[in-house]
Amino acid sequence: MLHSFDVLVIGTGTAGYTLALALSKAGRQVAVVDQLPYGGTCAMRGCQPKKYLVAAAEVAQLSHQMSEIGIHPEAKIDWPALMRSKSAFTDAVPERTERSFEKAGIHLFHGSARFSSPGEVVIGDEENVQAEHFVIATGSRPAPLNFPGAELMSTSDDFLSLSSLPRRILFIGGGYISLELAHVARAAGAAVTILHRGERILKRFDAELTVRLAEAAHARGIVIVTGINACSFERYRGALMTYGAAGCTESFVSDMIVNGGGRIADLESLDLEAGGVERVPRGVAVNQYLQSTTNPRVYAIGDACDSPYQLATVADMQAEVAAFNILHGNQVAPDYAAVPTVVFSHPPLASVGVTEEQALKSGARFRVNRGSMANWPSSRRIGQQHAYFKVLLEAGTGKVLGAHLLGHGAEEAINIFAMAMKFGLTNRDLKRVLWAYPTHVSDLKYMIS
Ligand SMILES: Cc1cc2nc3c(=O)[nH]c(=O)nc-3n(C[C@H](O)[C@H](O)[C@H](O)COP(=O)(O)OP(=O)(O)OC[C@H]3O[C@@H](n4cnc5c(N)ncnc54)[C@H](O)[C@@H]3O)c2cc1C
Ligand SMILES: NC(=O)c1ccc[n+]([C@@H]2O[C@H](COP(=O)([O-])OP(=O)(O)OC[C@H]3O[C@@H](n4cnc5c(N)ncnc54)[C@H](O)[C@@H]3O)[C@@H](O)[C@H]2O)c1
Repeated sequence: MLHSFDVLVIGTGTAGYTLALALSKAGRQVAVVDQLPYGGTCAMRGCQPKKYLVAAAEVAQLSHQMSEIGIHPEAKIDWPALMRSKSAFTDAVPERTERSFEKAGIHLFHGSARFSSPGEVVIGDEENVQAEHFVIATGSRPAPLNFPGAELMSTSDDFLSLSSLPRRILFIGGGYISLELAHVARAAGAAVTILHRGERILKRFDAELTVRLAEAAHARGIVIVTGINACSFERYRGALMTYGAAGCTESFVSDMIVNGGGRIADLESLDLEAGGVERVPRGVAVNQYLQSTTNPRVYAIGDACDSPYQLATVADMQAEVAAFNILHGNQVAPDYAAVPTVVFSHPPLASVGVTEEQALKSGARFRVNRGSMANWPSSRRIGQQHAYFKVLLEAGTGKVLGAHLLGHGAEEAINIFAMAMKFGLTNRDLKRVLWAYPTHVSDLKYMIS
């Protein structure tokens, strides 16, 4: 059957959802399609379910670290009960998402979409959709690791739906996914190892703070092995064996191996060639307005496009930008200057703006305020031994160039620094605010003097 709309949005995750609703609100005839139950990664298999588990792990971790200051006994995670509670949330997402679309008058398709020509998309075998614009919002998937036994690996999706927790879990890659899920698994009682090929974990974050996070993880019993390039897997006497290091000689035994080695744009099923849509290694090639460089009818947003970040916040911003450009002609571009990001480990690591290394390379004139927060009341009252900050202030103006926080509350306090950067606030502006006291945010005034 042939359909015609103003816009067809492929993907109903953070990016597709925001864009479809914005266009429909502006009076456009919009259709959406997804090959999975509606809702996308963040709500169903990423940020939200992960944060459910992180919140529980945090309680277990806090009770452990506060055992010397009056908390007893140690809280334990009931994994099946926690997963039931998490699933009650995620299971409701598809229906809720569909209802929002229907209420907005958006047409719903289910199935896998692919281009049949630059102006037409086929859904499944029967639906042909023509539209003035197509928006690719198909997200990302784990980057496949191409070596023997790679099929034995699990993904973050598998971890987030485990009905029981394996005794030993090995994570490949020292990025966001491994660090976050490793802390959850450890708090729930698993023996956890992370194999990372680089010399230090979380390469986008401040080097000094990642070392301190690794120390905190080590103190929790998480083993992090760096300089190891995982290169093959096999089953051995009921366990999984991973080999790494030069010549693939060093072995690691586990019950589950999770691929935390990065994610790539999910574009394989789209037949981009038929659509005349160019792609580059990071995703759909787009101009500054998020429009395809080769097919002007097509925009790409979220993890599917050539974006410097794969974050829900950025997907959301790109959706707003692309919606505006579709409605009013190409005028606005995404602003990547102050993107806050958090690794939800214990303690969390949060960052916005440039690192010290990047600031030095750029030739910027700046000073660095840094120090341990382990002795500050906010850390002492919860037995937090690993807490550190680093704030980069522009010389002369006192504008925030970057902020890097490790410690309880860092995931909230970082937003204040993001706001300061976005609106060009100086350390003097921030000092003039009366922050409710004592809070993690009120600690900020000691970081910007
Ligand atoms: C474990 C995990 C934890 C994360 N935690 C955070 C976090 O705490 N904070 C944060 O900011 N970000 C986090 N992220 C990243 C965040 O989830 C993504 O950046 C965000 O979900 C991207 O949204 P999107 O709309 O681009 O893609 P998605 O949400 O992935 O949506 C894409 C949709 O397109 C559909 N699709 C794909 N191909 C087709 C096709 N051919 N036809 C029809 N439909 C198709 C898919 O089924 C999917 O539903 C996390 C990611 C993971 C994996
Ligand atoms: N809190 C959050 O915002 C959050 C949480 C989870 C995921 N995410 C998003 O999802 C993306 C993907 O997450 P991720 O953790 O999979 O990737 P990542 O890019 O954060 O880290 C992957 C790491 O694995 C290493 N690696 C790759 N292959 C390896 C191998 N064979 N052996 C050893 N190490 C190997 C890489 O060098 C890299 O440093 C992130 O970039 C992030 O944008 C965000």
